[in-house]
Amino acid sequence: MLQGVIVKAYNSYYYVQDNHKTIMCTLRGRFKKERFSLLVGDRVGYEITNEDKGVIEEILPRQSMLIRPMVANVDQVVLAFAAANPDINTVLIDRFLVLAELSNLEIVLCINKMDYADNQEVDSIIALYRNIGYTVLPLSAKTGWGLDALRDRLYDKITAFAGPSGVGKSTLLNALQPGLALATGSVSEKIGRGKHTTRYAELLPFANSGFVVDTPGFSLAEFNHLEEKHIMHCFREFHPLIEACKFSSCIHIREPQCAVKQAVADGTVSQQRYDSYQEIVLEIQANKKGLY
Ligand SMILES: Nc1nc2c(ncn2[C@@H]2O[C@H](COP(=O)(O)OP(=O)(O)OP(=O)(O)O)[C@@H](O)[C@H]2O)c(=O)[nH]1
Ligand SMILES: [Zn+2]
Repeated sequence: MLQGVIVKAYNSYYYVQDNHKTIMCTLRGRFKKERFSLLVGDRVGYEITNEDKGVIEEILPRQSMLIRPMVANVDQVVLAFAAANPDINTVLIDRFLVLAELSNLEIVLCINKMDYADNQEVDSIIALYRNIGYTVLPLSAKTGWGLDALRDRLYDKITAFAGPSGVGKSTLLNALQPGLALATGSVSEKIGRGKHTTRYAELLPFANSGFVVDTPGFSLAEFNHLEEKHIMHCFREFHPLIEACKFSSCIHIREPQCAVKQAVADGTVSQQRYDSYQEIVLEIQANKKGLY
């Protein structure tokens, strides 16, 4: 049996990418009866029926699942920000990081527009996230500086791309592979977002190996469904401290003898990171009380 990856689902057809060709496939009836929801990113076994159509006969086990958008087998999330224009903002970085951490995937932080950056603030922000343990790739889509490191990270992986508007995601994808950004549509799409357009996630074949997926649903208004007690786990540097708080229910805001707040006072946890944490938790609490 042949094997491939579903790159697009449309009108009950599944487009299966196998090496450099895409085969339009239908799904064997028994899967429909099981109500198995096949996702973009799923690896499948298929047979060719006639000239260029196929039938999916087997669905291989899923390694991971991204919820928004629904994509199977994503390996990593690339979060893109800009060193300037729009100004770099740790609160925004942390909000995206929380959403990415919830997905349990590898995370790569890209700081684009480094050709602008001639200030220590950007350097200290890069150092801050590297110290926490994140992979941070400073680069410039415009000059090409630092792009090879990102290209290497994308090789042979399924990568979800996310980041605020205007940081240069389209420019970056275009610099990596001309034409890719156009295909992503909503990454650069200034219209349609928020309108009643139905968009399905689609995997875009990247260079010789790997796929990129746009994440239009990866939005910052998405903390509402979260519990405040989950947020601390999205701040990696809190992990070794959580056990040391006096109260096991400590959420590190108002409780006494809190190891996280102590670490902030000692300077081992960054005040900026703690401020982001507090902002998100307070927002969730206010939301529960109907204040938002
Ligand atoms: N100086 C500089 N400008 C850049 C760089 N990358 C992108 N830009 C510029 O930043 C602006 C925004 O770039 P886009 O690629 O449209 O940004 P985006 O993240 O796709 O934005 P949305 O479509 O709103 O999500 C454009 O004017 C780009 O020319 C860079 O590395 N350096
Ligand atoms: Zn605490």
